[in-house]
Amino acid sequence: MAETRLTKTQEDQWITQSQVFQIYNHFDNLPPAQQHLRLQLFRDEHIDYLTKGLRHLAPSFCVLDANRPWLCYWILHSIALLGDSVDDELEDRAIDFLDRCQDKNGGYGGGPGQLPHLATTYAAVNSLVTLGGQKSLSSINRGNLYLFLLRMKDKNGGFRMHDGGEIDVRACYTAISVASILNILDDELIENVGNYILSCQTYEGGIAGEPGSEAHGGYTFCGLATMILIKEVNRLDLASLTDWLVFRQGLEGGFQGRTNKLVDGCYSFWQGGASALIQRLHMIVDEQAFVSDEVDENDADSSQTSADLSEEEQCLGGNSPHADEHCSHEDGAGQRNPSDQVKFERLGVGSTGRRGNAETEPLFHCIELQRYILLCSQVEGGFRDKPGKYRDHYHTCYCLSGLSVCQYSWSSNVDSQPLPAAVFGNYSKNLLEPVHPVYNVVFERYKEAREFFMLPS
Ligand SMILES: CC(C)=CCC/C(C)=C/CC/C(C)=C/COP(=O)(O)OP(=O)(O)O
Ligand SMILES: [Zn+2]
Repeated sequence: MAETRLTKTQEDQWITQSQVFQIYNHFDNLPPAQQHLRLQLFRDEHIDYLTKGLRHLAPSFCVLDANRPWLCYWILHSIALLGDSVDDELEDRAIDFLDRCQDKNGGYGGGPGQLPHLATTYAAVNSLVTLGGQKSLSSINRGNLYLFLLRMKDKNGGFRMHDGGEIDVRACYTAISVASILNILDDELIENVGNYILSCQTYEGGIAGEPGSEAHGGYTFCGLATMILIKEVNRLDLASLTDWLVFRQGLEGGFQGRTNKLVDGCYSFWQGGASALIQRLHMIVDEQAFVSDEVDENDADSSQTSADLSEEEQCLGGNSPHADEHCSHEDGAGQRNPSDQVKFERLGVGSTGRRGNAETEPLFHCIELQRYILLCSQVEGGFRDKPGKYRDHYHTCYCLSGLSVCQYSWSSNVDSQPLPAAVFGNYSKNLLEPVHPVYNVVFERYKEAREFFMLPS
């Protein structure tokens, strides 16, 4: 009889599941008092690990590494999620360092004098938004940044990561996200981005990094958030996207990034955050299903889809070119009017935090994910991908971001306190700050930036 051999991935999956279930069994057999302790967020230890990480970069941030703005973002955002902040001196150093990464022609490089890059530009802008305040926010040269974004724009609609660099969904997201949060997003930047993202949605339902590649959680978050920001989200096949997303949560409670791969703590945000966005778009998914049923029945052409959507829904999701007819508020000089923004309040992330009609029920098992994050990813100071791996700042940032998404997933207002049942473990010790799920910055810091850059409220 032929021998059945496991592939390397199947073998690794088996090992991971054994380790995870051993942790869960061990936990289940602990006395309640110890369970209680084990379920806590090791808040002080995390702050210590994060602050030491930033201090290690300071005073001169002079290590030779193209990742430094990312390290700043992962660390500062994690500290903000934990409801804390760095001292004035460290804050000043971080702002000065990021300023030195700013290119004279716009955008941020990985270090002073390095080539400006969209990923480090996103990391630098989100770091400065997270720090907040006059000095930090006004250090961003928005005029030059806009010119940098235009230079990165390709004629196919997508963006290049850097001069002569690769075009992918990450580049689209980082460009559109910074343009949006800095209030410099216009029609020229948006043109054809939606077509590019659409060409990356795969037969599985998720979104790939580029056309023809495999659907992946990181790119799915980037593609979905981009489509929301450019008001074209209802052009995606949201039903199959939802289907793909929810099946990425493993028996372990954590998410995998793609089909048949291993769970990993960082997907708590990439997949969990994308699910939170979809949850607030539920109304559009229903509308799409309704419209496509009708289209099937009537054998009508696809233009009926946008025509059938109510004006409000087109404003929410956008559906170019019709979105412009119904919802655009150009001032005649081609400038977008402040009221031409996505109606975030309908996504559950409005400036007031009101959710409008969005559904309240999360699409995935939020408690199971919190259990994975707290018991399998959390170490005493920092978070890791999975048991057996080392902690790092990237996983710390995205495990905490995912944890926050889970805790607020049942809340009817983004900035209202979650119900105790939504927070796994010790409520007062574990509760994090809420994030704006489109940009992944703490909601309060987003609101401050929005006011500072005079976005509509
Ligand atoms: C904002 C921004 C820059 C977002 C980046 C999004 C992101 C995390 C993309 C993931 C890239 C990718 C294909 C990882 C696969 O790694 P792997 O093969 O090691 O992991 P896997 O087995 O889990 O797929
Ligand atoms: Zn990871």
